Order: sequence, then structure tokens, then C-alpha cells
Amino acid sequence: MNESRDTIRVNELRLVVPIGKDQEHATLQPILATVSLTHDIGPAAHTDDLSLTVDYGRLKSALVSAFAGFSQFFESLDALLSFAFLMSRREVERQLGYAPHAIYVRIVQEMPPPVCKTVSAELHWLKTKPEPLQRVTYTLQDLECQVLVGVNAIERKFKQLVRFSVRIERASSPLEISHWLDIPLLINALVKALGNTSYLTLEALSSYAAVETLRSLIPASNLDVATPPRVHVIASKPVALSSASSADVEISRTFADYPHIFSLDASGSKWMHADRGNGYQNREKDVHTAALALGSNLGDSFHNIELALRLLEAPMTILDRDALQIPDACVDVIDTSFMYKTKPMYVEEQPAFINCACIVETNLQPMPLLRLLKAIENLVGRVPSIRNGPRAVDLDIILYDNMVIDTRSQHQRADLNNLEGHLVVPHPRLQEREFVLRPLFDMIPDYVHPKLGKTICSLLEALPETDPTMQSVVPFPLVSEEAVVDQKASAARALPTLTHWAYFQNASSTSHQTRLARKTHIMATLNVTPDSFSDGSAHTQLDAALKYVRNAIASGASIVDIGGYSTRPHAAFVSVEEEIQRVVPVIKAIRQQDNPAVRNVLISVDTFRPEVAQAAIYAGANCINDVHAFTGPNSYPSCDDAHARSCMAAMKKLARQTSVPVILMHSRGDAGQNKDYGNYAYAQGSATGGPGVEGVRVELGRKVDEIVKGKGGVRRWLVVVDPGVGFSKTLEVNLEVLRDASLLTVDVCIGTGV
Ligand SMILES: Nc1ncnc2c1ncn2[C@@H]1O[C@H](COP(=O)(O)OP(=O)(O)OP(=O)(O)O)[C@@H](O)[C@H]1O
Ligand SMILES: Nc1nc2c(c(=O)[nH]1)N=C(CO)CN2
Repeated sequence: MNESRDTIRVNELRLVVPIGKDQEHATLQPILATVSLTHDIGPAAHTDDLSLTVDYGRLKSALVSAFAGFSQFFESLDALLSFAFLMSRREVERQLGYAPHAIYVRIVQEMPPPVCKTVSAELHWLKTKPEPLQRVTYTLQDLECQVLVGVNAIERKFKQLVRFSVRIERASSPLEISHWLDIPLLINALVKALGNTSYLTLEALSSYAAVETLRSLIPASNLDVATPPRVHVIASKPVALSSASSADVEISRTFADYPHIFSLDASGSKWMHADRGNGYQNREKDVHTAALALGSNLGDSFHNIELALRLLEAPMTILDRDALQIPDACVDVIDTSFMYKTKPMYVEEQPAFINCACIVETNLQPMPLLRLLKAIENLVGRVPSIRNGPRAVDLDIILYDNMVIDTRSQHQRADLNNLEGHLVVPHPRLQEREFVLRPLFDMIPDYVHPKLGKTICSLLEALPETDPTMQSVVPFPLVSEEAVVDQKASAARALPTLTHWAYFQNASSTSHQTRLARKTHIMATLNVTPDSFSDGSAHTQLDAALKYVRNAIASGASIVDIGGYSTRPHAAFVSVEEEIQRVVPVIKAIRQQDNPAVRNVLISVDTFRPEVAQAAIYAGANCINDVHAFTGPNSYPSCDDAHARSCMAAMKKLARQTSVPVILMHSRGDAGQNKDYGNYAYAQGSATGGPGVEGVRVELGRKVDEIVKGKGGVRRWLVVVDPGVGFSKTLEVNLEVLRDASLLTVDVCIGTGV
């Protein structure tokens, strides 16, 4: 039996058919229809009798009259294919009296240049029991795109023509072939996405084309989950080789080849983006970690940096899917450094810089991440300037996972004067920049540079000289109710800066001169509790409070701390409403004073309650001073009770939203409870000092980590720690902490705690 070898074919029958989305948009368009059947021609060959085979003339006429008699319009190539197949099978069965072994139908549509040369759909139908087998193939032939691709210098500079041929194969059930793929949509998506790429190799480019094609198949993927569609891509560079017609890469891929990008849904019946739907676990697979450096020396630098960080976390509002090369782009800042005022490097005649760094988790690939950073620089107000000159904000990718990247061609890599439009990671100047190494050291001192093989710590130590004028800085925002409300409405807004405090790097190692230049900030404490001011009405209380503030400022105070709930042991309970009622009017009154020195004084609100902190900030306070470091009064021995957790979440959210500095004090919960004040023995024998200082470092450090690290964390530069003299400590421990607090960190705020 040779029935599967013989073929009768009507080749490229020219037809003109109505094609369109709907009746109104349907137009007559030429197509080429090919029909072939696999059938044993032996009997007709022996007898030379036409009635024993299929008359191709009758087959052609049947197709012509079926299309001519079709009074509707064809919505898609699928619909045309399906119609041509049904008409062919009917005619062949009419002639033979039974169905042939196999039928093949192909419909080709010529496309207007330069979209692509042709699109075609083919159906292979095979008579098998119990069900026939059916396979559909779509081909986009010679899709022409201008793409930046290649390793040669000229190829990095100019886009070049790349021809793609994309074939999609799917198994389909016999009755279901109409409207599976929207070809115009796919062509559009491909041309747009491919035009934004800048790969070095045709391999990466063709793989990207396969991913984008598979992406467009997701909506219909539930129909084929058992035998998922397969995509073949040929990427061809016609001008790559001087004596050859082209250089090509051909690949064949399916969803399962890209487990980081696609996964099956929970029921296993549909392909989806791995970072969608049942989510977090899937997303994790494609999450990368990058270290970014930020710098600014024009305008309100603190505002610019905060705004840039907020924009960073809203990538989809800045660039579209094509530029980001992913539909659900996501960036989370998960750690921040301290912030520094630094001497300008390279071009020294310009204002001092403010520098910091952050770690992000993102599903963006390196180039789209760079694109996002450049777009944010523009949005924040960076304008062209001289190289290494002043700028509103500068955002650099310092590290990306452990990757070593250089998008320049081999022979462009001799120096660093041609980085424009390229990406080099780790940042090529990292090792000479203290303003980057020091912020990185705050977060990842032990990270090993993937090219240099040295830790951040040793790179910092290896700097030939360090900047003795480098200071860490704490910015205070200028708060007003309208500004906070306005800013709450849009995550991508930041408050302007009222002032900042600056500290030399390391008090013990800086020179006598810089130690003298160091400013000590005095905090005045104003307790607006009923028994704090002698008799009298609310008005005299307010007068007394304002008089205290004026005196404090005149005596050199730079911040006024206002509290409405005493922290002394066994103090009477005060309701949230009452506490708000006590502090808010005083803050508002200060902010309405005529004297600018009083009106603009820094105000911290001394509270452990998020509701009170929020009301105070809305009224004009610009700092939160919390004796329980965001964990509330019931947080000892464990910080894990529900109240402590909800307090932590609410305080973090408020601090993050308003960007006010937070003073976090060491204590062991409510002062009235017995907390075994001498119990710091566990911290004995540490390198940092005595057990008291080490106990404070461990217990407060744990809370600081929880407040700073992870998504939604408070910027590290806004955290001021207070060792809590007089809180949960014996006389000896208090004295030890007073003596050695500088061992804890440079940024300590020492008060008497009353
Ligand atoms: N790791 C990287 N991070 C940021 N930009 C990079 C990186 N590698 C290469 N570049 C390229 O450097 C070019 C110049 O960037 P930018 O204008 O920020 O330079 P600069 O501020 O003068 O120097 P630097 O970025 O070294 O601080 C950009 O167009 C970018 O394509
Ligand atoms: N201190 C300091 N100096 C610089 C900085 C910077 O961020 N900080 N950025 C530069 C160009 O990116 C040039 N010089």
C-alpha cells in the first residue's frame, strides 16, 4: 500500500476573498490557496482512468465556486483556512466516495511592505482513528525590523535590518481552528518589541523574539495545554557577512523552555506569565537583585533622591511594556545606605554632592533597568551638562546579581570614554569612588566584586585616600498638611526639604579640627501633660508652651520634642484622642508664629502611637521620636505580639510615606513592668564594649533591621538611634551607655530620657 506517498495538488490557486474584522471593514484581498491530498494513485496509474482518482480540475472549480458563493466575510486567516479545508474535503469525498488518507491546505496572504512579505496558515489533516489528527502552522515570512544588534562598533552605533521568519505550530482539535491567533496584533507587538532591543548576539535576539511570540499565545494556551504550541524563529542579518547572502540563527522553542517567564497555572490547564496569578513563588524565580547608586548636587538634592526612589518603585507609570520588556515590571527597594555629603570628584568646582545607595529586587533585565533609570533622571529634572558636572540626580547600576556585563564591542573596551548608551556592570568606576563604596559598605560589606574578587570592605580600605570632609546627613522635610495630603494621593511625590543635619564620618578617627566643627544638636523637650504647667486654662497652657519653645530656641535648641503621654513608670492612661488633643494644638501654634526661627523650628513628636504620630505630622511635626522603636509598650520580652506587629506596620508605613526622620530609642517596653534591668549578661564580652552597650546594640539593632530592611522599609538615613539612658537599665548600665554610646554608632542622640 503506498497511499501515504502519493500526492495530488492544486498549487497556489489565486482567489480574491472578503477579509476583515467585521462587515464594514471587510475588503476584497488576493490570497493563494494550495490544497493537496495524499491518496493511493495506483489504480488510476494502472488503468489510466480519471474516474479512479481525484480530478484536480473539479477540485479547483469546486473551490472557486465555494469562495465565490460565500456571501459573508472572513474574519481571520484561521477562518479562511477552515473554510478551504471543509470545501476541499467535501469535494474530494464526493469524487472518491470516501475521505482521503490526508489533506493539506495552505492559505497565503501577501502583506504590504515593510510589515512582512507574507503571512500564511497551513492545516495538516490526517485520517486516524478514532479522531483525525490535525496540526496548524502559521508563518510570518520575512518580517523586517531595524534593530541594534551585534558586537562590532558600527553595529552598536546604528540599527540594521534584521529579517525574522516566525513559524508557530499547534495541534488543534478538528473542529476548532478558527480565531486562535490574532496575526496583525502579533506583528505589531513583535515589530515594537524587537525595535527596542540592543542585544549583542542574534542568539539572544532570536530567543527574545520566541519569548514575545509565545507571550502572544498565552490567551489561547488553555486550548492546547497537552501539546503546547511550538515557535520556530529564524533571525537573519543580510549584511553581516560580505561574501555570503546572510547569517542566520534558527531556533525552536516552547513555553517550557522559559521556566522563568512562563509557568502553568495552579490547575495545570493554562500557561501564564510566571510572575502573575499564583504569584509570589513564581515571581521569585525571576527576581534579580541590583545595587544602585544615587547622587545629586543641584536643586533640593534630598527631595530629588527621594522622588527618584519613589519613581523607581512605579516603573509601569514611567515606561511602557515594550521599553521595560516585561508586562508586569516591578522594582522594590529592599535596603538603603546612610546618606552622605561628599566632595565633588573629577570636576571639583561644583557644589557638594549628596550620595547614597540602595538595593532593589526587580524582574527587569539589566538594559530595561538602565532605561528606567535614565527616564527617571529626566523626570526628576536632569538636564545635559558637562561630563561629571552638576546634576539634579544621577542613577547608576553598580551591581546586578553577580553578573559581569559590558554591552560594548570587544575593541571598544580599552577605556571608559564611550559608555553612552551602553551598560557596564559592575560599574567600572566603583573601585575609585568612596561616594559609592561607603554607601555599599553600609549594606553589603562582604559582597565580593565578581571581577576584582575583593569585598566591598577591602575595596574601601584600598582607596589611596579617603575624603576627610565626608559627612553623613539626615534630611528633615518641610511638612504641611496640604503637602502631606497631596503627597499621599500620589506615591510618586516627595516633600521639599526644610533642613538637614550633617555629621562627620567617624568621630573617633577624624581630626581635632573636624571634631570641633561637629555641631551638637540640642533637643528641647516639651511635655504637654496636664500636670506639666501650673493651673490655668487651655490658653495659658498654650502660652506657656510657646514661651518654653521661644526660650529653648533662644538658648540654642535645634529641635523641640513634644509629648502628650508620660513615659514614667505607672503614668495614668491617656486615650489616643486625648494625646492628639494635647500635642496637635501646640504644633499648630508653633507653625503659626511670626518669628521664622520659631515657626520653622524642627519639631519631633514623642509618641509610640501611629495615630498620634500621623496627626502631629499633619499638623507640621517633622520627626517621630518613639521610646518603643515602633513596637509599642507591650513589646518585652517578645516583639511578636499582635499589637507590637500592628504598631510596627503602621509606624513604618507612616514614616515611609512622609519621609520624616525617626528617632528609635532602646527600651524594654512599658516602664512600669519589671524587666529585670540588670539582664544584659548575655551580651558580655563583646568587642563593642560592655554588656550594656552590646545589649542595646543587639536589641535595638534587631528593631532597626526590621524597620529599614525589606519592601516598604524606612530609609536608613532617616533613622537616628537613642540608647535610652534611664530606660530599662540599672545605674551601672546607664553609666556604661553614657560613657560608651559612641561605640554603638556615630549617629547617637543622647538625652536623659525624661
Ligand atoms: N552601570 C551603569 N550605570 C549607569 N549608566 C551606565 C552604566 N554603564 C554604562 N552606563 C552608560 O553611561 C552613560 C553615561 O551616564 P551618565 O550620564 O550618568 O554618566 P556620568 O554621570 O557622567 O558618569 P557616571 O554614570 O559614571 O557617574 C549612560 O548613557 C549609560 O548608558
Ligand atoms: N562626590 C561626588 N562626585 C561626583 C559624583 C557624585 O555622585 N559624587 N558624580 C559624578 C558623575 O556621576 C562626578 N563626581
